[in-house]
Amino acid sequence: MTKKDCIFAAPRPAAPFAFTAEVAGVFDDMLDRSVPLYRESLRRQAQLAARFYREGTRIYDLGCSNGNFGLALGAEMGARDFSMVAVDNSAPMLDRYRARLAATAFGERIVLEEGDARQVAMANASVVVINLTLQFLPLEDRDALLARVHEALVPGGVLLLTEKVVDGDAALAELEREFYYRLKGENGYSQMEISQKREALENVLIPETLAAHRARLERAGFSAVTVWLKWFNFAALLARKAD
Ligand SMILES: C[S@@+](CC[C@H](N)C(=O)[O-])C[C@H]1O[C@@H](n2cnc3c(N)ncnc32)[C@H](O)[C@@H]1O
Ligand SMILES: O=C(O)C(=O)C[C@]1(C(=O)O)C=C[C@@H](O)C=C1
Repeated sequence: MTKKDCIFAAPRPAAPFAFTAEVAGVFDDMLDRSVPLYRESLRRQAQLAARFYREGTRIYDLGCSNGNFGLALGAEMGARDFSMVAVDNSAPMLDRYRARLAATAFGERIVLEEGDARQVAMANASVVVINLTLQFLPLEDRDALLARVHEALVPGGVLLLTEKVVDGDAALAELEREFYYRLKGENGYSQMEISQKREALENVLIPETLAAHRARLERAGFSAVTVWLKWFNFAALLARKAD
């Protein structure tokens, strides 16, 4: 049974949002109610990862949290062998991932690494997943990470990048925010929860425009980029390294 996210339901002292044990304890409910099409996105990313995975290579999941992508991938891969490195700098998240993995038949295929995605060593990758994580890294660190991702990918390998985004047009950005907060309200969050979460995420979650993401992917060396899913201010991209 997933514990309900009530973290911001009562007035609390302003503090930067962090992936603490408290957040890890309600994470699935938080994402199911805060990220549009979260489960659809995970399911299709697992299918895409299975489609592009090459035997003898690795998959990297940067900012893996409690393993929702890893478990979806394991189910999708079935009896197929694979090797994945799942990285996160939140110990409480990895504790949960480890416990969930122990109950699966593919636990040996996923190595959990507690560390900073900006420093993780990567090589011989056919798939790299960065699902709602780049947005939490300082802007000045994002180019270097994506350049290392491109370098680590084998020819034809793919990066699956999902981000909260902001429209370059101020009026459209406002419209997207309006619909996003409408979604949160429909999912049971109060105006207090919505506004306290927004304040906590200020300068912690730094969204960019799709144009900025595309330009960075091009600088990193990716020539083929598609937006395969978009919902107002959330977008999922697939970037493929040339053969
Ligand atoms: C919104 S969650 C990602 C959701 C997750 N990828 C999924 O598919 O459900 C962001 C995650 O990134 C992690 N994170 C943030 N900054 C990080 C960093 N510098 N290095 C590694 N993990 C980081 C957080 O601990 C958190 O688990
Ligand atoms: O932007 C918000 O209000 C969100 O709750 C989004 C978001 C995210 O995109 O990662 C922020 C923090 C949590 O990880 C859950 C969802």
